[in-house]
Amino acid sequence: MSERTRIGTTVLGYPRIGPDRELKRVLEGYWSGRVDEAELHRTARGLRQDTWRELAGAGLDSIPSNTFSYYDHVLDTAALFGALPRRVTELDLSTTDTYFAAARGAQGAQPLEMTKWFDTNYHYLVPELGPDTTFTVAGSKPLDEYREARALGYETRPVLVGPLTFLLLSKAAEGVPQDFDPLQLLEPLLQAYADLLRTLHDEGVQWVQLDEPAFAADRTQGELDALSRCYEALGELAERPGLLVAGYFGNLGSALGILARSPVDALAVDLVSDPSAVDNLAAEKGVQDKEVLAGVVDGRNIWRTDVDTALSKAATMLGTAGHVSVSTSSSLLHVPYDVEFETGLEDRLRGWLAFARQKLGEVVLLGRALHEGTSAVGEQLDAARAVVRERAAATDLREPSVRARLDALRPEHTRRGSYAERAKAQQASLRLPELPSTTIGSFPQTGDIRRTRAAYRAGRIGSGEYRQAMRAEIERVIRLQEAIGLDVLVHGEPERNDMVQYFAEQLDGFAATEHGWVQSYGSRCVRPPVLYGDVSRPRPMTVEWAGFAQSLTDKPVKGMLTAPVTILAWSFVRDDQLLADTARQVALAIRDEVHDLESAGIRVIQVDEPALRELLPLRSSEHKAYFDWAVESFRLATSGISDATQIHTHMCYSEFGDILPAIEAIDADVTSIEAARSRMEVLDDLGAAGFTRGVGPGVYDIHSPQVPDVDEVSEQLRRALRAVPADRMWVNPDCGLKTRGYAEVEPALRNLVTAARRVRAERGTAGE
Ligand SMILES: Nc1nc2c(c(=O)[nH]1)N[C@@H](CNc1ccc(C(=O)N[C@@H](CCC(=O)N[C@@H](CCC(=O)N[C@@H](CCC(=O)O)C(=O)O)C(=O)O)C(=O)O)cc1)CN2
Ligand code: MET
Ligand SMILES: [Zn+2]
Repeated sequence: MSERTRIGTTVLGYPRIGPDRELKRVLEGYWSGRVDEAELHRTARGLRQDTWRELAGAGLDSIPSNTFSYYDHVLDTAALFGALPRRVTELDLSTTDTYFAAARGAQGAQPLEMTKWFDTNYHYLVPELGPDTTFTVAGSKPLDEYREARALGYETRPVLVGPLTFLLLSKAAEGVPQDFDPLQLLEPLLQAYADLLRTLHDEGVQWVQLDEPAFAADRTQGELDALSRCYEALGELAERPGLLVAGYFGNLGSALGILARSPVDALAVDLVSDPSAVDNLAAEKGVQDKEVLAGVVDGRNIWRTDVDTALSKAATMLGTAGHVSVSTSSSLLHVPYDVEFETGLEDRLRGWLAFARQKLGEVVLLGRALHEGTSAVGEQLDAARAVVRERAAATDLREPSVRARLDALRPEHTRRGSYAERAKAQQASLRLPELPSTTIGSFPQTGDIRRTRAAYRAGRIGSGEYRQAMRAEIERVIRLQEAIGLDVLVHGEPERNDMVQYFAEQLDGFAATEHGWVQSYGSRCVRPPVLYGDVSRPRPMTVEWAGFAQSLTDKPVKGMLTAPVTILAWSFVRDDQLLADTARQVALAIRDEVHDLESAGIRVIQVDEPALRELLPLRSSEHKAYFDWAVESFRLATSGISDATQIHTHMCYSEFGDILPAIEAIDADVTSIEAARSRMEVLDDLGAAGFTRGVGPGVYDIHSPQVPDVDEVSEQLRRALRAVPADRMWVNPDCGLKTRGYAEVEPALRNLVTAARRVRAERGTAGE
């Protein structure tokens, strides 16, 4: 080992939205003009300071900085290296507003595309690069935050997205030559990283962390060679801080050896998602002179760490690495701040959970146990063991009736009649026109609705008044849809805080948190529920609302549910059984609801599965096993009903390429799918994959406040009709409307219906 000081116990990153979502509030205040820029930065500074104080106070040896972000850390990286698109920089806004324009759009300039950060529910902004992109150290955020921390007395370790992950997450800007690959920019990008590293070194920075999670996914030989070139080059720099490269979210494959042999000083490995890294590193000689951060405390789930398992993983590496330190498996960005805020949780369950603050304690404890010996912290280890033992022994988490139902499942429980027969029966029952129009479920969540829900939750209004208010809203939304002329109506989802949390609050086996906010993108957060035991549905969850909506109209009202994979993807799930088994339990609960909706006279039921792509394993070798259980769980939730009951599903967040066969296999009668931004390209892919059922390509992008005009929607429809026959095609927006306002939604839906009628007329089937 070099004489460099060690990193020691640390975490790879920390939540940044604020324990009380302070950043969310100040951002939204700034965007709306209520808050000035100085206050925005003051709040941000306060949050950074609190975080450093917290991390130092917990007793970590090394504290990360530059883990704060005003919106997204990938966008920060693009801004840092001067790689924002010209359409945004040429607006000539302040640095702050240019950054937000890239994130959210401004003056007609489109924002960067947003997509999932690996298999998490966090979304990053996709940098746009081209052959003309140049990189310079245009910003100073890592340096500024380092100085800010030092002024407060904290020596920190700036964290950056690694050069390879940055390029691999970027896309070719529109209009650049077909053969352009962002990796072609590696050499100039490395120059810029080298410049930055030199500056940080001159400032006195001891360690820099470079995150390379992109190598937990399948990579080509060319990409692996680029990884090798990259860290040879950065490692060889004469004037630089210590380099820590962090790979997380799965098995790094041959990238692990490449990094082990490279001249970097330290590696962080994720031993939660990939325990095999312990043995794989042992085979790498290069590790003997490196510090290895053993990521044994889960950065993505919320269960207390099993200290014995964690310690044995870390201890096994003692013989391999120059030095072993304890860390989290990934950044803690994906977990809430503090479980102590959850006073509404049962004490026993709260005791089993560790949020970010509790995880700091676990890292420090394990670090001491590893280096000072277990007897130095014997009492604390015993306490940690007792909690894990208590959870493992809790027999009441298993529900015999659920287990018996699962044991009795047979293949016929996941099968419906043939699609052709179903289509006939459904048409006879629903009598829809060609190109039927519908929406994806939610209508705008107005301030009024949110306040009513909040008042009910806080007990300021009773259930009678609450139900009255929701019914009034449902009636308003039904009348509006009738006036607009939509064919299949929805109740609008006013009673739902979130499409997963709403169901979790009503299912046994789940607990909802009050303050467990996790950043989803920008200022938007979610509160993932905790799935801790066997899942079952004590009583109907949506039937009353759907039945009420249907009672108001002769048009079919579409019932609205969330499918099993999405419920799992957006919850913290139990880690004591296979995800496939948990999915089956959730599927049975949804199945019960589907059956009750059908019995209540609901003839169309949509079961949303937008996260089907999200849980797809990063490694293609694991895809088949995933699809098997994911598809089965959807089919289990949606079968055993009449042929005449029409099942819809909905998927959004693009990149459907990998899941096309699964979209067919789930056997929904109608699939609505995000398509507007890709100009309907997904339809050709679906056709090529042999998709033969109903499809509703989103004809306009709900993520933008722009109202699509009739010509535009008609054109999208005509384009879609080249790929899908008219008798299987539906007309709908891209996604739900809950984040939009009525000022846009009403004209947009009117135009959508007018366009559907126009295209019907062109085809000579206008007769209604
Ligand atoms: N779980 C989940 N994951 C998902 C999605 C999703 O819909 N759900 N969609 C994608 C991501 N898109 C998203 C889109 C919007 C929001 C979003 O708007 N979130 C809201 C919170 C939504 C919520 O749970 N709202 C609750 C609680 C709202 C709240 O903050 N209430 C106040 C008080 C009420 C008030 O006076 O407003 C408080 O608790 O302080 C409700 O409406 O009931 C926000 O950040 O603002 C999140 C993700 C992918 N992942
Ligand atoms: C993220 S997909 C949203 C589907 C849901 N039914 C809605 O309209 O909001
Ligand atoms: Zn959607």
